[in-house]
Amino acid sequence: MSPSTSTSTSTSTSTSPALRIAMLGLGSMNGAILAGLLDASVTPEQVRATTRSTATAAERAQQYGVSVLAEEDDAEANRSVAADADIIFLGVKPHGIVALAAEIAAVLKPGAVVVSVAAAISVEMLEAALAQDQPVIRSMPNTPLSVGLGVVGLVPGSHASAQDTETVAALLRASGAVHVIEESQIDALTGISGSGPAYAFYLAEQMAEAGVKLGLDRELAADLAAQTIYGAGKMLVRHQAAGTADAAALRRAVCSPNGTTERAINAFDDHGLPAAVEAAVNASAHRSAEITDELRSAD
Ligand SMILES: NC(=O)C1=CN([C@@H]2O[C@H](COP(=O)(O)OP(=O)(O)OC[C@H]3O[C@@H](n4cnc5c(N)ncnc54)[C@H](OP(=O)(O)O)[C@@H]3O)[C@@H](O)[C@H]2O)C=CC1
Ligand SMILES: O=C(O)[C@@H]1CCC=N1
Repeated sequence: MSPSTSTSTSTSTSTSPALRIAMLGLGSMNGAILAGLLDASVTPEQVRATTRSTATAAERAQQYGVSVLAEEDDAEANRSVAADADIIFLGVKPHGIVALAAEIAAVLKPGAVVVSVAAAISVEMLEAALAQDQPVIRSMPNTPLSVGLGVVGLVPGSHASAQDTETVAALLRASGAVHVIEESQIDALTGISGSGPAYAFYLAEQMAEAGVKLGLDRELAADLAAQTIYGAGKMLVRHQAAGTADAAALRRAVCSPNGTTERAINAFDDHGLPAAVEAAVNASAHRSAEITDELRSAD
């Protein structure tokens, strides 16, 4: 880590103002991370970003108020943005991550920390593409980081110091929960929290659609579904953190004996919801492992 980041790593407010942050690729995920950082303690002046296309670069610069270069305009865009950064978030699709790491390898400051947000790209693959001893952290974030309610798993690579990991964790903690995990856990984490926001959105879609079929107008049904999922999530996090209730206890508290909710939960069980959820989480986790294998065998 550069001298500018070495004085304190315990909180985002004390460390982030001096950090220079590169976001290489600024789509859904890096965009969500950036939104969370900007809502917390990071200023637009600390951040430089890249995209592939000129049109997206202009759009993202307008959206986030940060400098965004397009690879389409400038073949050196990724290298020039990465060169003076302390932390570099690699946010392109998995099949482009190793090439992007290799592209910037020679220009990185020796202590700069490379954080990959990509599914399926192992620490080993990242380290092999970069200079020897370059600190690397493999992460699995999720898009609710954009509203300060995300979850991130961090897997420190073999050259990432405890201070490097804490610096990145402190930055991200301002927009969500951060868990430092073993690499063997990351596919399972992907199946729950990386892909998980889509499960909640899908549930909201289906609840609203069912409401429309019962005669509600679409806007009201969508609002009922969204607020219910939001409120239930907030309540669950609060009770779980306090140790006062878990998801099963909160569910039971809504179910009056022989009441409306008991019928609904029975319908979920009759239609195989537990098996469907298990299959979905497994499918996501297994797809992550499968992409790793595909990319390894393509080398
Ligand atoms: N979406 C999600 O919820 C999550 C995604 N991830 C991971 O995040 C990564 C990105 O996914 P996501 O954000 O969804 O993808 P997007 O397609 O939304 O974003 C990809 C971004 O990369 C840019 N890009 C592509 N090639 C280059 C290049 N050579 N140089 C610079 N920028 C480039 C694109 O620019 P342009 O638009 O101009 O093409 C775009 O801004 C993936 O590896 C994925 O596994 C991880 C957790 C959750
Ligand atoms: O769907 C994907 O592959 C990415 C990784 C986790 C969420 N989105």
